[in-house]
Amino acid sequence: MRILVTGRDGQVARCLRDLDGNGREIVCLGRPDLDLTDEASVAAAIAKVEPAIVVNPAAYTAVDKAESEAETAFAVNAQGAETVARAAAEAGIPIVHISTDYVFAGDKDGAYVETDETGPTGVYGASKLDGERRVAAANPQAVILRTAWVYSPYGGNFLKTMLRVGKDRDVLTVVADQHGTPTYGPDIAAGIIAVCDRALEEPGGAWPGIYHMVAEGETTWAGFAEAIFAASKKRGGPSARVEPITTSDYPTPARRPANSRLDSSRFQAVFGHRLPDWQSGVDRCLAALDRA
Ligand SMILES: NC(=O)C1=CN([C@@H]2O[C@H](COP(=O)(O)OP(=O)(O)OC[C@H]3O[C@@H](n4cnc5c(N)ncnc54)[C@H](OP(=O)(O)O)[C@@H]3O)[C@@H](O)[C@H]2O)C=CC1
Ligand SMILES: Cc1cn([C@H]2C[C@H](O)[C@@H](COP(=O)(O)OP(=O)(O)O[C@H]3O[C@@H](C)C(=O)[C@@H](O)[C@H]3O)O2)c(=O)[nH]c1=O
Repeated sequence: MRILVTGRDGQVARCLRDLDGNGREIVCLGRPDLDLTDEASVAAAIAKVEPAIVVNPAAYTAVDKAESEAETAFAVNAQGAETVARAAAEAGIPIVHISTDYVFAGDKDGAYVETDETGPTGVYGASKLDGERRVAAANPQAVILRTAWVYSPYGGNFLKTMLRVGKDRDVLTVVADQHGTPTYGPDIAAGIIAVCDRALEEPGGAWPGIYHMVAEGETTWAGFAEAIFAASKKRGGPSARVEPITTSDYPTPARRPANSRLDSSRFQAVFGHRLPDWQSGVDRCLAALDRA
């Protein structure tokens, strides 16, 4: 099974690349070989690699910067995602597209299910929502996986920011009124592979659609930070005290949803796969960083 992955050096792409082998060939391409904003490069990449399926984690992910760079965010996350989905459709192959909890407004009481109304609070979320719609319209064999709060040993993410800042400071202020689920990159990669396996085993099956796919459990950014420092302290790494604050104490250009908890039941039922709890990911990520 050959899988073409976009955005070669992104967190999720790198976690997928780690799963290359065992009868599975994972080809990750980034710019300039595959640029979402360049239709010809997308078509050429698919023609050259001849994949059985395409995974599209490439995206414009700078949440705050997107507020002042809406055109670029939409060019990549909306039009670019559509370009990949259409090129896959023209090659007769499925696409697994990665989306986000930030498509929701965050005013629901419980965890969001796939049929809940969307309502992004910022440009990034709006561009990803537009991308979801375009991908579904362009390719009848599309799976859209909404995940959240991604961290991994790779690239930039909240866990790595906490460890970096925690080296120099005894106390860190972190928002405690935004709720969600930190999800470890390698667990996302394993979930994506479960979807690829199913899509290729059962062409024409009832698997296309939107799914929520996050780790088990939930917390806040402050809770996530506390868990990071507790686990880091045990390993002799940086540790800071986390002082919980409110969103209004931490002004940012983009407004984030207060509740972006996602219910993964549908994903679990259809694909027979469940992601581990978010705390176990923190330990595994720190262990991986220690090994690096
Ligand atoms: N990070 C998170 O917390 C979350 C992410 N998601 C979604 O998951 C997916 C993966 O996220 P993550 O791995 O963290 O993302 P990263 O930001 O780590 O990686 C995104 C990659 O996309 C590439 N890219 C950007 N523009 C283009 C383009 N025009 N053509 C080709 N590649 C491009 C970037 O390349 P370059 O470095 O050159 O710009 C980068 O390598 C994304 O779709 C994101 O929206 C969902 C929920 C949470
Ligand atoms: C660094 C830092 C952040 N924060 C707050 C700001 C914000 O409300 C929250 C998260 O901050 P970040 O900017 O690191 O995370 P953010 O970029 O909002 O993360 C999002 O990225 C995109 C790509 C997604 O799709 C989302 O699922 C989500 O993971 O924590 C603090 O309170 N204290 C701090 O020291």
